[in-house]
Amino acid sequence: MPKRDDYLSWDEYFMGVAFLSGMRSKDPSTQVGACIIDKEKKIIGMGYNGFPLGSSDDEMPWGKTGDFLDTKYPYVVHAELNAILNSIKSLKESTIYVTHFPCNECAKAIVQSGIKKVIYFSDKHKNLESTVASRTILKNAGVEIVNLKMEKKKIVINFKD
Ligand SMILES: O=c1[nH]c(=O)n([C@H]2C[C@H](O)[C@@H](COP(=O)(O)O)O2)cc1CO
Ligand SMILES: [Zn+2]
Repeated sequence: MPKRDDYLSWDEYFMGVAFLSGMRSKDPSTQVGACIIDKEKKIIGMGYNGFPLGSSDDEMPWGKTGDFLDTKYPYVVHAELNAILNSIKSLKESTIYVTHFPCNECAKAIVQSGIKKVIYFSDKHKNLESTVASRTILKNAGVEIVNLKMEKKKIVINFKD
């Protein structure tokens, strides 16, 4: 019998894991997920955007507008940073899969931690100055940037069968 041919490619698998991680996010507007792998294609870090330890998802604000201190922005930990902080070993020469192109703050952490490749899915904030700065930071450090085009339109997990 021949092998299955509809199995997940490595890219679909790791980007799928990044998306699944993003599904843990409580952010009502944007759910970001990240998955870091080493050179042997082992997952060594995962994260999603959420408030820091001790900050309650129910008590802290998830809003985007109004007084800065009443929005999520000063408090939320970005998915990429969480994945880096959650990592179980050195990130030297590793690859990060991210559902959204990383911001400049995450780019700094990516570079300093030794990650050498960023594979992203969505670039919805590509015109923001922070995204332009992020690209500069990654390019200056020689980090490879890849926009993953998914051939599959969806990956289904069926708990019924
Ligand atoms: O690099 C990033 N990583 C990351 O996890 N985020 C998170 C922070 C916020 O919870 C959300 C962005 O919110 P919004 O799209 O509503 O402005 O995504 C945002 C960025 C910046 O694009
Ligand atoms: Zn960020």
